[in-house]
Amino acid sequence: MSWLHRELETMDPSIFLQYSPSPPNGLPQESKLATYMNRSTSTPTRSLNQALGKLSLESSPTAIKKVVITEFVPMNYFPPPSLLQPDSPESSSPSTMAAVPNTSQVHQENVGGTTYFYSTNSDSLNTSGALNSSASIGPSESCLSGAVGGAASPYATQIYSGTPTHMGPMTSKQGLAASFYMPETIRSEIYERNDDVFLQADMRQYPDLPENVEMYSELTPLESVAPHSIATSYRATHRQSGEHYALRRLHSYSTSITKRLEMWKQIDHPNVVKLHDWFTTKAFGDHSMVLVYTYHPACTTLMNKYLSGGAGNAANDANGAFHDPFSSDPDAPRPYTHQKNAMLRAVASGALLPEAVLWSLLVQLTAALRAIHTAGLACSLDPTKVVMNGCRVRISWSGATDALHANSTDVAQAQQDDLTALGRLALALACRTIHCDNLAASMELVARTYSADLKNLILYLLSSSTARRSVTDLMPMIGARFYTQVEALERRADVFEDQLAREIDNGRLLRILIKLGVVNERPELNLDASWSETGDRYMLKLFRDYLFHSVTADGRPWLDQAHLAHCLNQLDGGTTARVELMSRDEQSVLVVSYAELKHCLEQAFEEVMQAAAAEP
Ligand SMILES: Nc1ncnc2c1ncn2[C@@H]1O[C@H](COP(=O)(O)OP(=O)(O)OP(=O)(O)O)[C@@H](O)[C@H]1O
Repeated sequence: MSWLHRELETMDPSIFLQYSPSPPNGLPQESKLATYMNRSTSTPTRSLNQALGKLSLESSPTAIKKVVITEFVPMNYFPPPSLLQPDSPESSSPSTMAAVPNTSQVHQENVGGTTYFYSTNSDSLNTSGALNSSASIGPSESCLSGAVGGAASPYATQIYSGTPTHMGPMTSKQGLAASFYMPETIRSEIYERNDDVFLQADMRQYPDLPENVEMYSELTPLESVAPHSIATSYRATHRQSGEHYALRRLHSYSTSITKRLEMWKQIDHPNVVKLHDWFTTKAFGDHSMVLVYTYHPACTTLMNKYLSGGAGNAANDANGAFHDPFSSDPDAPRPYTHQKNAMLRAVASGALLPEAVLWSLLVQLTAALRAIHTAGLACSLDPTKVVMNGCRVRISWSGATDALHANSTDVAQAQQDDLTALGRLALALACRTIHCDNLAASMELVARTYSADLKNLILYLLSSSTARRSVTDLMPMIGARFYTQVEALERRADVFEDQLAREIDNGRLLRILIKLGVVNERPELNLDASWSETGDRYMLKLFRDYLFHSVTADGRPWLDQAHLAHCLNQLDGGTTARVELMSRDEQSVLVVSYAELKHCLEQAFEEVMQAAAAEP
């Protein structure tokens, strides 16, 4: 037996006895329901049993403590362009709503002094919906899914599936967090990036910084500016688009030879920071060249994250980097014993990177090198010029070396140097220090800690044989670890996709809440002081009460966010499920479908929008 029938069986039988087949032409005029019911133009033609046969009552919040959350069936709705608000492109107004004739049919009955009003026009909504939709199917037919009684609905591809019934009402924060909100890890990663653009350097330290440089403003240094540096990095905002960019200024320098920069502009790779543009400027008081790159918030260099300070001290900082007693003077000569002891201490303190992390970094870096070398370029790989956010590695300031040494570099040799630099970087990461001058000791550590494949890869990259090495030769050495990387990325993509799907639905609920907020309790519209209290809006007011102001039998607020989300979803979907809306004097109950509520909301919101757009 269906849930509906079980529900009906448990209903007070008197509801059937007191049914009067006559039209509800005697609505109590003092009730604001009358203003809504006056929309009805025809008398009921169907029996109550017929009507109840279609009825799917939601339990009244005043009568229940527990909500049965049902899966709901999407209707055959198509959004009419006229009802889509420009600010809510994903608004899911059913097209049927626009075409629905005002033919509400109302049954009325009195149960224990409370008058129940049933509008029975949802069938006509459905029927016309199906007809209208088939007339307007067009291209969206291709995405039909979620067939209802044989009729597939593209709307089903949009509708939020809601909280599964087996989960029941959720009131604990933990359950809610797991079900509605993003996992903390993803949230904090995204927040960290969002926060990054609000971080401001103390601009009093940079009194000479120009306000505007070409189309860019709000320049914020990304590093402390050394007095004689030849290059400086900034975050800047594009004045027209408002987008953030990373600028690399090459001091007192300009070149007219930009062929390689053009080639760098063509490189669009997930592991290379994209070069967008370059220009020369006198805004800094000299003749500087500025290269414009994509800004990746909350970046840190590989040097800072894993290598700064070397492995001299077992104490890690927040990034997992070591503090080396020699770090205040990076050029201080390190005795052999220091290097070896530092590495051994790193092993002993468990500070060495897991091999999987090393391979992940190497796979990404080789992917970047492959793209760069294939394009006939080289990048002068350096741990201070590789940036990381999350688990993504990118080669930064690509092309800056080419701008500095315009066309003078031998590309073939530079590519060989890149491979050697990759070997040195891999060794440094494996030993957690850039001071790996003692190759034998460093390789001994690698051999002892990591797989033979990693050791062989580093040896290949560092080999000084005359044979020309190529980044494509690294692929067999990486071997099946490549699949591990791909699988990890796919898993990560799945998690993000899942979250994205939820956030899309959160966005829909926000939009519908905004619409309700705009309509409910509006003091007046078009000089009508009772606008929000009458007509369609009165239903919305009762719905708002039902949603947010329900109380338990003993008068306590009744709160269940799963139920709230469920009802808002039903409203957004405009489903045929019905809801009992009780007037504030508790004398009347209006039984209405979400489709009708949605129609009311769209109409009312449209009215407000039109009033807002009207010329004074
Ligand atoms: N595209 C980018 N988006 C955001 N931040 C970046 C980008 N590229 C680099 N960074 C960050 O900018 C900061 C400064 O980088 P930069 O290479 O200028 O540092 P540096 O070690 O001082 O080098 P140099 O002395 O050559 O200027 C680093 O923390 C780096 O993480």
